[in-house]
Amino acid sequence: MSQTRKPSQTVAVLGTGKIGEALLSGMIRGGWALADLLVTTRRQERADELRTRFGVEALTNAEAAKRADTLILACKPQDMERLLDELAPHVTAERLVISAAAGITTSFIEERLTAGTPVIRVMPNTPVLVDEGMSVISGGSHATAAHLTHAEDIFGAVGKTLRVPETQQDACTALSGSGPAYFYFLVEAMTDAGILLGLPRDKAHDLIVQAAIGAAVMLRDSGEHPVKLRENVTSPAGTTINAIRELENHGVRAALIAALEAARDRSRELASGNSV
Ligand SMILES: NC(=O)C1=CN([C@@H]2O[C@H](COP(=O)(O)OP(=O)(O)OC[C@H]3O[C@@H](n4cnc5c(N)ncnc54)[C@H](O)[C@@H]3O)[C@@H](O)[C@H]2O)C=CC1
Ligand SMILES: O=C(O)[C@@H]1CCC=N1
Repeated sequence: MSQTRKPSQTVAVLGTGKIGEALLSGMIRGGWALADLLVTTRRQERADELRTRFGVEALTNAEAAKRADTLILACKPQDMERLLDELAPHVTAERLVISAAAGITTSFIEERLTAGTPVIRVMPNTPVLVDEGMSVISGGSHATAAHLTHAEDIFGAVGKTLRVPETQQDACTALSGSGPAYFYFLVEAMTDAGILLGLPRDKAHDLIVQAAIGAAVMLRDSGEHPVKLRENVTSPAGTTINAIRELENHGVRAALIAALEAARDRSRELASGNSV
């Protein structure tokens, strides 16, 4: 995690908002030299903020495209067409273009850049901020094994990576890119339940967060199936089964399946330019 990369591997984050900044901070923690990192922003105040916070150089999209070997596109899908229009005259096929935008396909990007430009699609998630991210990676038509390895090197600095065929990216976006939001939503709802049961909010929050952390570590480290782990909590004629019955009565499992299907469908829509 601590080696400094060669200066020839300059990486620019274009559209440095929440996910771009999370990735940038992780790369700095992972030992990337500041001299090898560039950012672009739409607003001058944001550029100043990033310069002050990270000591990183902020410049225009055109300048970044001319200087960086790898361009990470981290703007919203709805802004991608405009960003690609700005970049197109300056991006040669020697560059590697990595898009982190939901829904946007590698072919959408390839069609708008110099023929033969290697493009990789990545779906990270916000736990990259704490080096526990999951970044799902797919190569476009001109991406080589070396390009994919380079993308894994970048995103591997902030968590795990997984290669999938691009046809699975919309599903991975629903599960993994959006995934942290579902857990935050559950924590919020369960904390409200704690209030209903008479606990102070801060105690309810701490109890639920620690239950989430403990459950997550057991899921990752125990090697047990989630059903087995849940059965271990569920004593005969005990408390947990009463809660589980209510979850089933309220269709929580079906709601989750429908929710993730809706997220997958929205990812597909974004690819077709439906921005509203
Ligand atoms: N927030 C998340 O959890 C995740 C987001 N993503 C993807 O990352 C992308 C960004 O999402 P967020 O960081 O949440 O959004 P954001 O709105 O925080 O960041 C996007 C940034 O791009 C800038 N921008 C737009 N057009 C630009 C241009 N032409 N030149 C320079 N900067 C430009 C905006 O000013 C903004 O700061 C989206 O495509 C999203 O699908 C992917 C995985 C997870
Ligand atoms: O909500 C979104 O569109 C982005 C993509 C995955 C997570 N956040």
